[in-house]
Amino acid sequence: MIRFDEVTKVYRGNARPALNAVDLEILAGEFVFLVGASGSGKSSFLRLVLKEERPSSGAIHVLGQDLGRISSRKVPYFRRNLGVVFQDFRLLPNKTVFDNVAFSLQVIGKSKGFIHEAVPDALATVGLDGKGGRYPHELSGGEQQRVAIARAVVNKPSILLADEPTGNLDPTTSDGIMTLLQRINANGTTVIMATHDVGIVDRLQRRVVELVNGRIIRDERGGSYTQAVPLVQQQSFGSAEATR
Ligand SMILES: Nc1ncnc2c1ncn2[C@@H]1O[C@H](COP(=O)(O)OP(=O)(O)OP(=O)(O)O)[C@@H](O)[C@H]1O
Repeated sequence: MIRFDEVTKVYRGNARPALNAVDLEILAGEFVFLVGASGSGKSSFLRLVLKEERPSSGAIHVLGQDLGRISSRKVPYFRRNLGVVFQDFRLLPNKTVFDNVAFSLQVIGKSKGFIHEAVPDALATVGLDGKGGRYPHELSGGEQQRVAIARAVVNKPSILLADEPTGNLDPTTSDGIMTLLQRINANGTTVIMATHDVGIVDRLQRRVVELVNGRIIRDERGGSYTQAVPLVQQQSFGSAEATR
């Protein structure tokens, strides 16, 4: 579903790689937490999956396609398979809830008939039926994130990328968002979520990929935010731990 082979990403003007020789395979239907200190490379990883950035070296395959071989013209078609959710919701303030969700379908040329069936379905999935006529400023933060999730999944993507989706929300509201993301995952969508939320990662016990300075230092199924590692390993990861 997603494969990184020896992927290194070095941004211009930044000598230290944001990702360093990353090898990772994520299978269809998985729920993966990407954890690590600020600047460890989580967002870079997600941007590379979306082909918003190009790797400096290495190869990336997503849904069976080598991203290095997708022409710029075909990138928008490729992205239709992916939904994205951000910490700051990124809703269009002057559009209603319905129109925010509909917009992503309009830009890919879906018919009015399709949109009028799919949008209410997506709003019901996220628990917002009846709120299609509201504007983003008339919603709580949790509700705004639900709109963003409805927008991300309305076209039934195979993969949902979430970059700190609970970062602006209180713990109770975050729990509701996590229940929703787990439901979306249970329905077959692969979910990759970058997060700093220790409580959520510890509670869900899903696959955890931990980055330190652009390198994967842990890939654990059923993992917690931090791993109780043997003392010898703790010493070798000492500098990384200090940055957390
Ligand atoms: N567009 C860019 N140009 C130059 N350097 C960048 C760019 N984007 C990210 N970086 C650098 O790459 C490294 C990894 O950043 P990235 O945003 O991927 O980390 P992160 O783990 O998502 O951090 P956070 O948790 O704060 O969002 C950092 O050193 C950052 O400064």
